[in-house]
Amino acid sequence: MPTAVPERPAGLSRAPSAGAGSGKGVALPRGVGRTAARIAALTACQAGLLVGLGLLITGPARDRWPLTVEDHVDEAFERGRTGTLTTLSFIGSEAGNTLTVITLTLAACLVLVLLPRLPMWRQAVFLAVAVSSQALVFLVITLSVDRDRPDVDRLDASPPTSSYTSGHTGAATALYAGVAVVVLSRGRGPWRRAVGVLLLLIPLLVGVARLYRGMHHPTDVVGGIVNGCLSLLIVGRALLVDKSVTAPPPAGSLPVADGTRAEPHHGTTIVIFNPTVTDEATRVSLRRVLDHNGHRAPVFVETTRDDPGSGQTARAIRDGATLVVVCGGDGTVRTVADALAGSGVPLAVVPCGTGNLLARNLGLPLSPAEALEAALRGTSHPLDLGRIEGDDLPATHFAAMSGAGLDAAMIEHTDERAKSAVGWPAYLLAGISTLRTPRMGLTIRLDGAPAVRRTARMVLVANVGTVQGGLTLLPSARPDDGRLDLLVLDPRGPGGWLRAVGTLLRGRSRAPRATTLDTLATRDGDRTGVPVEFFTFRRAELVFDSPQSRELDGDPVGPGRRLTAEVRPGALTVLLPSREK
Ligand SMILES: Nc1ncnc2c1ncn2[C@@H]1O[C@H](COP(=O)(O)OP(=O)(O)OP(=O)(O)O)[C@@H](O)[C@H]1O
Repeated sequence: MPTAVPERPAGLSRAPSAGAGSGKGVALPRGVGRTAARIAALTACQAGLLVGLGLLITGPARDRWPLTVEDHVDEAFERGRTGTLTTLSFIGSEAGNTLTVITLTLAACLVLVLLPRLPMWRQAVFLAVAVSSQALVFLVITLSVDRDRPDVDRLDASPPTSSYTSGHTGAATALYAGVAVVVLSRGRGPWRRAVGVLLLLIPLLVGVARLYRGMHHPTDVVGGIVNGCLSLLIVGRALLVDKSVTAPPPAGSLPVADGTRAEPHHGTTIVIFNPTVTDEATRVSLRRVLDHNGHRAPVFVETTRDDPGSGQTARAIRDGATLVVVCGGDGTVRTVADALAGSGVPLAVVPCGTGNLLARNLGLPLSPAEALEAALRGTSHPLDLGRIEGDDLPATHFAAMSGAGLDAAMIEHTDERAKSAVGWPAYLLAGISTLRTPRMGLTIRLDGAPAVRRTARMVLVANVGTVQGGLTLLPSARPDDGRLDLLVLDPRGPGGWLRAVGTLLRGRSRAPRATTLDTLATRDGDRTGVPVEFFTFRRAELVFDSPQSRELDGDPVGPGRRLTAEVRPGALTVLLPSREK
């Protein structure tokens, strides 16, 4: 079908603007700096978590089980000592000694980089950074937590560091489990599983050796293992898994599936991009993907601070766009989706923002060029949108999640420069400072049911359920089920938080059922002490006792006392990767 859009419509620019990308002077390139900043931010959270656990162990939880029986474990090891076991424990302990770990890490990195058939720079950097980061966290812990060594005869000289955590075990976990990760992910032969398992056993043996030698309590060893594992997870995700944080691919390396050019696309493709999060290199790579897929003359349009997407989209629809591509974060996707709602014009989502929740939930690749390639080679699907309004909040749509309380306060407090520098961990850092957001009282009315009362630290109305790190907050949320979901989070005290985290970590398969209209009445007894509740509905009215921070798809919208959300089934047509690919 010939295009109805003029060659160069008013307000639409064909060439990327000179100012594009300069919206935020502080934005770092999506390369090494951003990856390093992300690792640093998550490592700071790791240190905070482990110090918190240490303070808990040496403070309020000191007289609680299982800490009260820890000494028995050390005493049992002391009673069971023999000459041979002592020699073996010495070898085990030496495997996690600082000098051994430094020497072996250097050797492993040299092997990975120098062996002619191997060169694996990424893996070498992964290993070196993981081992260093766990050492750094260990240092922070030992400076912040003061725990005495076990009261048994100790077989090694006691270093001046705190008993919590076991440095030997942490270092051994980062090194040997790190090498196991490399072997299991990159090794080829039948030996790789056996070698991987043997390597994974070493940190456990180091931990047991430290217990045997009377140097640590069991929780110190567990802390060491957790420290090493978290370093591997953070550094591994940033360097080995999450390719979205690396620099844009060089020309010629774009993911054009079979190298052949697709048939020309008939119609007009409008690319609406947020210049503060979509840099020039990304736009060039997107242009190339579009060209390869037959979209010969895409029109690139910038969002602005005053019009972050809906005006440009409305104009594109009026001008006869046959495909809208949105490049930005959830905020930009939301404003574009709001204008597209009910139009039937298909949307390709290109994640260029910080959270990119919708893209993550739709299973799109997180690299912009790969996401566009997958969408263009995929098929269109009708997805639901949430229509939402409130006091001082005119009716609009959201595509992923909206809410009030803790999560909205976190978004309000997230520093824009931190978002540019470290990506989504910036939300985590802000989240720590908002954990003490006061509990709210609210009235919830779902569909036609009678209103129910709740207290909560946070309420989330969601079209999709998964957030960063693969954590599923709303297990029954589906973007195409014609319903929305509600999460009410109300943990009380450390125990309540632990239960809440436990419930949320259970994931989709073992999560409690969401309350529906039918079960609402039977469940509405005294809900005090229930840390997490799930509801599913078509229309919800939430009225807060006092004004609450509110957010729509990750953008703060100012405090208010009311939110009314309604599902609009199938209102947005989205190009999604084909299943078989
Ligand atoms: N040209 C522009 N100049 C300044 N700000 C802009 C411009 N265009 C859009 N914005 C603003 O940028 C903000 C963030 O946009 P976006 O949602 O695309 O990225 P993000 O916040 O990093 O992503 P996410 O929501 O996924 O974390 C929005 O508040 C929007 O109003």
